[in-house]
Amino acid sequence: MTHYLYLVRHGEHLDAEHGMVDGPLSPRGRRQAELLADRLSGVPLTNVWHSPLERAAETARAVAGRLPAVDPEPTALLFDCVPSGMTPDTPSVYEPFFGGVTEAEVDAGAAQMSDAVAEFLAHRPNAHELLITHNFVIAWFVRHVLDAPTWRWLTLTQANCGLTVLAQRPGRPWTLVTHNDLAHLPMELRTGLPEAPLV
Ligand SMILES: O=C(O)[C@@H](CO)OP(=O)(O)O
Repeated sequence: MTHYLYLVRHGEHLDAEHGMVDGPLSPRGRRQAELLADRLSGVPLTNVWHSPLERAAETARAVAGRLPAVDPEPTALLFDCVPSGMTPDTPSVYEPFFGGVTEAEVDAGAAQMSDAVAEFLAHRPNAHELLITHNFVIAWFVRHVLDAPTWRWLTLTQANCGLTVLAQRPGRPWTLVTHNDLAHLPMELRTGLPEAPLV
């Protein structure tokens, strides 16, 4: 009766280095998606949801190409967003980040994530849902299930095609099963983290 959510940041995309908004996957990004699909081959996925942005949609298609039983569906709930603004207890080291973010963007992100949490954390017995989305969205889900202070999403970073798993048994709180698991990715494919991982 357990409900599982498999949260994945899209594969590396071609314009990632240049700060572009979106773009097709790089060759590394496609390989990351293939290895993710192989990693998930034993999971009885019931749904694959993805952000409408191309880097997430292409990752979903690459995964589905190796797991033909799944049919990816886009949802705006998983769009890239800034889920919260500065709060009184946010460490001041994060102030520069918020300098480039408008109040309207924060309001829209907060509303989206409120809806996303309500939708995806509603208990669905025996569901195994793969969510292919963005770094900040996954950070927000993890912060939420841990009941961590709002600003903590800023301290959670996920690699491209890293695997984060949440689970809920009926009548119990959500649990964090694993965070940013990279076991399926060789070192040269572990991208998207602030520091290159050493293990
Ligand atoms: O720019 C980033 O760091 C994140 C924010 O969520 O986006 P993406 O996962 O799409 O790279």
